[in-house]
Amino acid sequence: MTHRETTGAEILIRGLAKSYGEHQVLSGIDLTVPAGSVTALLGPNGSGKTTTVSIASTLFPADSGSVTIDGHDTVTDARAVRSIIGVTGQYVAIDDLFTGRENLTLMADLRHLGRAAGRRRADDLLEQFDLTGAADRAVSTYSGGMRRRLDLAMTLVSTPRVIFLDEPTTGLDPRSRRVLWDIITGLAGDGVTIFLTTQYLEEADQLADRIAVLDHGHIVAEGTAAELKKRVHDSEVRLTFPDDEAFDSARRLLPSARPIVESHRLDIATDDTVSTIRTTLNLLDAADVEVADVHVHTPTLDDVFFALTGAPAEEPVETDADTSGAA
Ligand SMILES: Nc1ncnc2c1ncn2[C@@H]1O[C@H](COP(=O)(O)OP(=O)(O)OP(=O)(O)O)[C@@H](O)[C@H]1O
Repeated sequence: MTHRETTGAEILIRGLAKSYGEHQVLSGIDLTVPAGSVTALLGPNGSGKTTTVSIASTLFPADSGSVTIDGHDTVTDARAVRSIIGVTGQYVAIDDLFTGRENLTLMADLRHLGRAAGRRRADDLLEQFDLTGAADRAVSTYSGGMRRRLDLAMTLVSTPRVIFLDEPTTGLDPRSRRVLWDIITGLAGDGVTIFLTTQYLEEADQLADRIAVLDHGHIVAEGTAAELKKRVHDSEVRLTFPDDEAFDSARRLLPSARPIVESHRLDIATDDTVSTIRTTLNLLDAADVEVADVHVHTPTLDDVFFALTGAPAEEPVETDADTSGAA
């Protein structure tokens, strides 16, 4: 992959509100996306993610509040903002009847790269995004994963300092998702600011330095994945016992553990799992209490979402069977 160093720009979102008729979609959002960071806006379907990205990328104005990128207001200084951002996720720029290469060179023309430089850039991007084999096929024959990659490549024909990725992998199979994750991680390494929306907890966890959780138009939590996980509970050492007798003895020896009676399990909250396992097993061993299984549970972002919103995050259905093996 060829990488180019970029100076990322900061995004400041202040008091952002937007309604459609009676329906308030955003209720005054504040969010700072540091320059050069990967920040994820995590939320279920309909929580307002696309609305936030659309306003921040100058597509339409908010009812109140503001977004500034590198100090430029997205309404009063939209032209300056557009010159430093790239937006992907809506395939707006892709023409299905053209090949991947033609789409890229058209974009290069649009960006005034010049004929030779434009072709070189297209070749580089096709290679970087593993599309060289499919470069001269009409985009209408591409799989979902290939289209997502081309979409992102189109954004990179110029050198944006901020990239918006609206649900970059929704509907993709796990393999295509991983390919895109690798690409996004590579871009982040180049210094560009990445603001992505996702409904996949795992995706936010994998990619983002910072995560903001959006629920019904409010940011309900913000921080690193580790910070958010800390807000739920400590890790737990979970001990399972083979029968009633062992379970009852263990409960007497470990009165502060949380019993899950139906599965003969005791959960012990701890911030030091190793020493908890050691001392607990020694204690049980000394009392001749048999243990069937020991398991460490670290809080997941799913736990965080549940703790913050009182509801599980909806997991989207896999829809795209990627046929990019032909690429
Ligand atoms: N142009 C519009 N007119 C009316 N309502 C709209 C419009 N655009 C979005 N909405 C509504 O606003 C809410 C938030 O939509 P938005 O697309 O921002 O959510 P999202 O978090 O991106 O969800 P998804 O993951 O489904 O795309 C939804 O209830 C949606 O139906």
